[in-house]
Amino acid sequence: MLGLDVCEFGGQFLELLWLTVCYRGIMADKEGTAPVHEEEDETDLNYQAPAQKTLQEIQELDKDDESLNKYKQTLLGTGPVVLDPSIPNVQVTRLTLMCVQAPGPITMDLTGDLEALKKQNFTMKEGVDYRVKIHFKVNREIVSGLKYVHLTYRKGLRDQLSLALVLDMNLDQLSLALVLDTNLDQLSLALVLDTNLDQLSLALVLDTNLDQLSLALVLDTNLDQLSLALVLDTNLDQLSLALVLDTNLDQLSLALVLDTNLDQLSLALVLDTNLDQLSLALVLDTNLDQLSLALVLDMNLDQLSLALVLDTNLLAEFSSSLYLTPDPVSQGFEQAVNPSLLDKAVYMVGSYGPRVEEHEFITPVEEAPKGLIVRGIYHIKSYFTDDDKTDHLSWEWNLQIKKDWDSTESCISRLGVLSLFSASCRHGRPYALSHVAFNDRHLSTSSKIKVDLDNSNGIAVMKFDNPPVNSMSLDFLTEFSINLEKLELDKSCRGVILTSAQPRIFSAGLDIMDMYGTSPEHCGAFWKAVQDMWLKLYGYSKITIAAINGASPAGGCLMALCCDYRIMADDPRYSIGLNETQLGIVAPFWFKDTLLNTVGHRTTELSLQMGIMYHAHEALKIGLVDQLVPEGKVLSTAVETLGTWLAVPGHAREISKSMMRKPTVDKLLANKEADIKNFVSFITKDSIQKSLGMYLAALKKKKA
Ligand SMILES: CCCCC/C=C\C/C=C\CC/C=C/CC(=O)SCCNC(=O)CCNC(=O)[C@H](O)C(C)(C)COP(=O)(O)OP(=O)(O)OC[C@H]1O[C@@H](n2cnc3c(N)ncnc32)[C@H](O)[C@@H]1OP(=O)(O)O
Repeated sequence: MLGLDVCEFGGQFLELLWLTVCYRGIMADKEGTAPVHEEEDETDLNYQAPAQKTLQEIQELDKDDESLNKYKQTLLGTGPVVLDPSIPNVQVTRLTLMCVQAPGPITMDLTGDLEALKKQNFTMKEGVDYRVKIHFKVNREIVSGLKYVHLTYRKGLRDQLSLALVLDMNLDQLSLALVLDTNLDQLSLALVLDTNLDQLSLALVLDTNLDQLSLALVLDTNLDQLSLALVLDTNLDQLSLALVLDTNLDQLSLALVLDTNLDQLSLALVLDTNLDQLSLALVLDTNLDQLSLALVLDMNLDQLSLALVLDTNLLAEFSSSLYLTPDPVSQGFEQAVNPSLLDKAVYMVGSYGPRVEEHEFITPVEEAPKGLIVRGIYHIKSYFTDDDKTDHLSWEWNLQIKKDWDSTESCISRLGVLSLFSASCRHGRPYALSHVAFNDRHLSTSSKIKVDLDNSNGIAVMKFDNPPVNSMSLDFLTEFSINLEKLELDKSCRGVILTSAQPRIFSAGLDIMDMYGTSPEHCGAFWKAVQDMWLKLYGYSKITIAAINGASPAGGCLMALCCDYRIMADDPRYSIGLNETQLGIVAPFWFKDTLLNTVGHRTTELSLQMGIMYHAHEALKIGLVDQLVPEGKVLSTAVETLGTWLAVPGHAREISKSMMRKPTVDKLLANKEADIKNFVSFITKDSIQKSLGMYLAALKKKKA
């Protein structure tokens, strides 16, 4: 592809690696605010950064080497894209929490009011897998050693709440000791009651942590002897206990009600003895957001009454100064000032050159914490920094771990941003079509596309089911892109097969009705959806195979061409090709490039000018498809083939794919808006509308 033989390529690749090492030392711009002083965990190896070079100096190196220059362009961009020095070199634009199971978008806009973000809670369901994606722009100079740092604090968490109450009375003796100790990992309660009005003793020990709940209750009275001991141990999936004890040797009553499930622990204890009156009531209620304790004690041997009510919101925001200090990242701050720093994550983002489009960085998959104790609000401080500790952006936000997601509506309205899918579109270009972004909560219930992911082999089959001819309408395209995005984020999915649920037709291409007689606004939104579908599919990181089980004109052919491999039904009735000129319209440059990259220049020239639809055998001959099989075997062959592709080391295959396709993808990315304008002005022309009308009439006539 680069016109290099293997050795030459290898040599240049090494050279580039060397260059990249040198670039690490290149000065990041100094326009950020105060430098970020993180704790340096890394051992200082006395590393001396190489002499710094500017982007221009690097571009000057071996500038006569055309191949190297092309490669440098891919790595470093073409040069400064923003000259205005008042605009930062690095601009972080948004952070997305990518989670396949999320019902809606979890995106924060970092170009707006960062103060407002501090007050916003982004909800995540406990236990889900997620990744963090950051979009950022590099405007002028190469920036090296970018890092994303993520400090997580338990919001408003008190490390410990301890209460000890000891009461001692010697009017015929009453002693009470209550010890309550709770932190987020543990709740312990010990209650000892002792009265020797002819002896009553009660000991209650309650101990609960995430995995275990233990309760011991010992009751002893020797007014004609009653003893009760209760020990209970449960692993917190649900426990209910009620104990009522009644002895009428001068009256003793005890009622104990204990109820706990994952969300709630309630304990009520009522004790009543009328040996000259002793009453005790203890109510303990904790759902880990809240701990309430009420103790009422009443004695009338010369009168003692005690009431204790304790109510503490374990997760309340106690004081913002606890974690919002003027210099939140000073060395040692986290440990010294805020004992509730839970986690510090540092992600190496890497070195980037300037370019028009945003760069994106995605962290590895993490699992959200799970369980009763960990639910709650976490305060997160994010820093986008680099080797020089330049603070490109720092911001704060809150992540609320809940038992379940917020409802879709609240998710949308609270965040007020488009969709996870728009923000996490591989190439950083948002989809326009928020109106259907949430339709598809479950992959398999999508209305126009059925998705079946086989967890045993990681192969997802996407079946187009949009009768009569699987035309790609605005809704279809949006649904398609969303499904594709979800599968790309789903780590259990390793490859995707595209096929049709409709007989004899893979796809009739773009829905002509979306382009005929519709408003310019609609045409613009439609074309954007076509672009996004193409960007997603052509640049897809996972393996894609088209199982073409029917006719596949124009947009249908384009979709198949975007895949890594094409298997077509060996049936003379089926044909495939970019036939746009037959409709009086013109395939745009990126349709052309996709075909060109597959079948070569001459065949593309013929094919596009003539709008040729190739029968299966011809398609195989020109390399438009890779394999023909009987129709009944198209899908099974695709599954088998995907298996052989999966045997190739994934990262190497993925990088190779990107190396082949990225320049083509970048071309559209750099011209996306212009391409939409071009399309709208072209398609709304009277002459073009007339052609489309005639073509539609011919389709109907053929049918008649
Ligand atoms: C210098 C300036 C450059 C500027 C460039 C800028 C931008 C580029 C500009 C424009 C590019 C636009 C790109 C478009 C790509 C496309 O995909 S256009 C769509 C092309 N598709 C076709 O040509 C396929 C047409 N259909 C068929 O050939 C047949 O229908 C079929 C698929 C082979 C199936 O045949 P079958 O006999 O089974 O079914 P019918 O023909 O009876 O069809 C049933 C029904 O469906 C309707 N229909 C068919 N195809 C489409 C479609 N693509 N869109 C909408 N509707 C479709 C058909 O009309 C029938 O309808 P009914 O009569 O109402 O039942």
